[in-house]
Amino acid sequence: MAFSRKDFENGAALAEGLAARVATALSDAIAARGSASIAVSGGSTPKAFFKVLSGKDIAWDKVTITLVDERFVPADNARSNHKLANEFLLIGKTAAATFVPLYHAADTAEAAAEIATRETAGFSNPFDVAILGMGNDGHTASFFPGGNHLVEALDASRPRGILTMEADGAGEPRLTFSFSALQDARLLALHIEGAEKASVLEKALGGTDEAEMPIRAVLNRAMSPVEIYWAP
Ligand SMILES: O=C(O)[C@H](O)[C@@H](O)[C@H](O)[C@H](O)COP(=O)(O)O
Repeated sequence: MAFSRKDFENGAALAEGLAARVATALSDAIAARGSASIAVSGGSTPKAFFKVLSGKDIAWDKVTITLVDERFVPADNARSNHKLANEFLLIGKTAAATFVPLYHAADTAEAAAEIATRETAGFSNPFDVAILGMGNDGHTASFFPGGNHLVEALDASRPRGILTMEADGAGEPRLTFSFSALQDARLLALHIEGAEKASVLEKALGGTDEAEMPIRAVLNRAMSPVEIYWAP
């Protein structure tokens, strides 16, 4: 269980700190290997971080951006994480980056997951950066308690890729990178905000049952140290 925690006085300060850390990690990756990759989470928390990151002056044309997970809805749907990225991240300088979506207008979520696995294989082994969020139920990515593919999703020996997930708390069927594809990101960050999520984190750190709180797989088994970013 290797993690560090950085607490900030507010969300704006966290956004500045995390965006600076990510911009440096991406630039270092470009300097070392000529390109960089980042997987970001959706939800409501990342908006301020996305906006600050979009203003960073790095070689975005050498960066590939994708999503940690996605709802099985098209990019014009209010629930879409692609839509969220379009509105808050893929703006300004970051518009020069290559964005690879997870959703595809396939007949089934499973067919879309197969396409997304193929389309992301070339830049996710490992990711340079993966930014995770956490729900109050202890999910991260689309690793939801009770998820129909949760065991497979958390299996570190499973081949990297995208799998589908359905669960009571998930809404639509989800498309999610597997734990095996996320847990060795060169920079693995968990971005959470608010008092309730701080207490959810404490509960997660106090136990080992990953079916109860799937975030525990990341906190307890990730190969990379987890950098936790928190603000009130
Ligand atoms: O598609 C999603 O919703 C996210 O990827 C998910 O894992 C998110 O990070 C948590 O649900 C936290 O969401 P909030 O930031 O809205 O609390």
